[in-house]
Amino acid sequence: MRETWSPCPHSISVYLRNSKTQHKQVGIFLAKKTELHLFRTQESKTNCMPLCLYSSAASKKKKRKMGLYNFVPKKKPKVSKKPNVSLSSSNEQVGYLTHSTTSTSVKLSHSSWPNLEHSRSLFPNPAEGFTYSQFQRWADCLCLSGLPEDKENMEADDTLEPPLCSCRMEAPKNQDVVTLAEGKCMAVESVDGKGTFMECQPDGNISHRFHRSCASLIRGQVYCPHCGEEASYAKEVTIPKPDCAVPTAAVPAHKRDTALMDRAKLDSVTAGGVIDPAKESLESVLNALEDGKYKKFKLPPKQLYFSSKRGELQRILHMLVEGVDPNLRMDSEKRKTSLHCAAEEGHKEICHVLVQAGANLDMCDAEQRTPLMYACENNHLETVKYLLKAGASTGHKDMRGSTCLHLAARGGHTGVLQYLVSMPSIDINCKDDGGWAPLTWATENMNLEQVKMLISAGADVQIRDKEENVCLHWAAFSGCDEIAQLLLDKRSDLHAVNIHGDSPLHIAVRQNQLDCVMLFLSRGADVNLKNKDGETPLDCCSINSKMWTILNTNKKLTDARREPVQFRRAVCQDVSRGYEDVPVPCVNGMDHEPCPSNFKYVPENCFTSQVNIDENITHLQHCSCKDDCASSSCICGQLSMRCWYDKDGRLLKEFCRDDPPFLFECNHACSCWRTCRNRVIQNGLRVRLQVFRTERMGWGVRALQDIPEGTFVCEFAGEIISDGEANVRENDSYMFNLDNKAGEVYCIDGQFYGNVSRFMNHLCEPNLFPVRVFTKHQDMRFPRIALYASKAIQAGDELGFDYGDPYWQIKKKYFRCQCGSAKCRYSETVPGQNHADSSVRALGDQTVAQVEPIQSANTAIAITQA
Ligand SMILES: C[S@@+](CC[C@H](N)C(=O)[O-])C[C@H]1O[C@@H](n2cnc3c(N)ncnc32)[C@H](O)[C@@H]1O
Repeated sequence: MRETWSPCPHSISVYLRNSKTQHKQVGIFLAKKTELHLFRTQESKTNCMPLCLYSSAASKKKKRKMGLYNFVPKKKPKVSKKPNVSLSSSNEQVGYLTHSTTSTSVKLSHSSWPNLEHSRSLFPNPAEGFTYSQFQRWADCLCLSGLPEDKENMEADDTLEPPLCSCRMEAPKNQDVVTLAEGKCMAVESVDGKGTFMECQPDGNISHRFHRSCASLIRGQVYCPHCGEEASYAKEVTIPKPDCAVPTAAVPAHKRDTALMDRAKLDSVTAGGVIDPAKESLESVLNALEDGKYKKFKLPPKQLYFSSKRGELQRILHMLVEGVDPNLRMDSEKRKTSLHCAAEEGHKEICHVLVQAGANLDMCDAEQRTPLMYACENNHLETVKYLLKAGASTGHKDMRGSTCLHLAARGGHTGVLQYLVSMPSIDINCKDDGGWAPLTWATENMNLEQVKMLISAGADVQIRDKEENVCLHWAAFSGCDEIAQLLLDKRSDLHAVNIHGDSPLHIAVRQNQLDCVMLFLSRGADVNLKNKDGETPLDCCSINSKMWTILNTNKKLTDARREPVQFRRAVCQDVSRGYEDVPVPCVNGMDHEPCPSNFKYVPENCFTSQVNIDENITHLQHCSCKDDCASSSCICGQLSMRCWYDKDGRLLKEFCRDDPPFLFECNHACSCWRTCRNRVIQNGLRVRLQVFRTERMGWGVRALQDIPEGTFVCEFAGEIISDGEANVRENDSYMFNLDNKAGEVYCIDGQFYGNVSRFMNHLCEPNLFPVRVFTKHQDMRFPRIALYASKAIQAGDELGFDYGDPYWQIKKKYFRCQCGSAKCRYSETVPGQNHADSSVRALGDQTVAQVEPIQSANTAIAITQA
């Protein structure tokens, strides 16, 4: 079979071996071919390129990886005679290399074989019509990816091999370069490498040059570091020494103009503090470029990737100047680009050069990872800083749903994590596909420092994974009582249960984490809590074990103390039945009342009768922001739909809370993106809330996390009904008036259809205030009612708003306010009415309804007017 090959840009040794082992070694290109044609296709009419060929027993000792600079342990060389190879050439321009034992023949075209002894001919000459892809094939097959190592046979061979270096295309500039190359000789056959070299001649036609000091020395014998041949008789050759860094060709004007190495750009970036690259090496190349000259290297485009891996800045610069695409993907490397690779290795300067050359900062590889993610995962803080300053996005998720933050937390890279959390755009509570937030990873990894940092940056301690575990479950699992203590101090729910009904105590007991168990018990963990299999924590350990004794003693003590109903019981995992992005659990530590089930949870307003809403898109006020409403080109402010949100989605301080204006969020008629800043309530519930049994007001809602002032907490959603319908409904306890100055009046009733807000009580010192907001339509009859934090709220605080004076003017005849505030305005009952027992029973809305059904609509809650 005839194959087309293009030459290797490096000095390539093709080893023909006479053992099974050695066959494998060259298997990459010999296995499938009985003949290896080392010439170009006839059709292309181009010349074949010469190779330096070795075969024979001498080669069989060369067991090495072929990757550049990749050495294998040295083995004793079996210094051989000349290869048992016959090279025949004829006028038909075909040569055969035949190995006597293997019968492997290599057919060589040599129409342009003329100068094997001269190493220049080993380099492709673009003038002869080589293309990069041809070039690249050799590089891929032989030089870059390397031949597989035959370990088994290596071990069988007890001979010593001289260390072999992998040749570089360019000759070294000076001794420094040799030193830099970790002692490996970089002198090769190329005549580009001038200076004083030793020259071995393993074959009459071939010579390798190497520095005298780089020769391999084994048991007093000198070997060529390139081919491993004995080199006692190597000749010294001296070739006039050029300055390799001095360019030899003029940079074409178009390349100079567009090249990344724009001096001014580099200087400005450096001066701007974005990066402090290895300026000297950059500048030497830049100077050369500015002088209008540069040295032409013809390297396969994929070399950009490998050079990025090895940090070969100069080579990269040259390649980019040559026009190599900085966004070239490596199919064999998970479709990574050079920028991925440089970021993974932490080569900040190379990242910079690639970015300047147009590398896409947010390009995703086959695993959907960006370069920034690799830098984070590999703990390259400086590279992370650079990429972020250069504009890399932090929001990407990989195939497992992990963000940069997850990767940093997962890897335990505290410095990177700290830097990331300081970024304003970071979503600290973002979950991966397992529902794990960065805090979950840090907890499971028992990284106290990271946990502290994440919590102080606003991480939600109550965040749940896919199995509904909170971080406390993971602290219990890993047995880190310090983290568990911290989480509890931050009001993590000790009785949170996962989908199996397991509390953190169940987990700690099962994992035999004694310290955590003691901590949980000291904080009042319920030893009687049963999971879905009916197991209490006591059932999760072996009877009479130390753990069992501790739990059993605790059980006896608490059982003796406890009032029958004085425990907090998780009565529902999520009252929203998954309709909200975050679950809304329901607990009852007061009585035996089960989770309310007399209503249907709806995350948004709904209708139960025909209502025509004006949803005409052409009637919508909209913005024409070119970019994002957070950008400087935002013109929302010029319209009545001015954006009132800050960059964190919180209401601006100047937003009037006493008499709030209508709020218009961006909509589908706007020109901005769906992700723009002026969209908050349309994104739904984001804050962790819990429905709980209050002491005196029936059910209530509390925050499970700290909530900063101005944060959107939740919408008052329910069934939109007309004023007429409201008047005939018996129970008015869940009604919110949508008073409308012009036209029909409607109200939202949460009694039959409602969301979490239907459980929110009146507080005389409210921490929420309602605002009328328009999103999808702007029909003034149907604003959405959004509840925002009127002050900073702490995790555990009950949430409530002011039902308004009109409400209490009516209701105070029937029950008094139980908000418990020192500033309560409605705690006085009307004389003559007996409401001593109003505490719990009065919350039964039937009571109110039975007393005064007709007045119900009048008492609907409304937005308090100033
Ligand atoms: C919107 S619901 C709130 C949820 C209600 N607590 C429940 O158990 O379903 C309004 C009702 O809660 C009770 N309520 C709310 N705030 C109250 C307060 N400050 N004092 C007494 N009762 C209150 C009243 O019965 C009122 O009609």
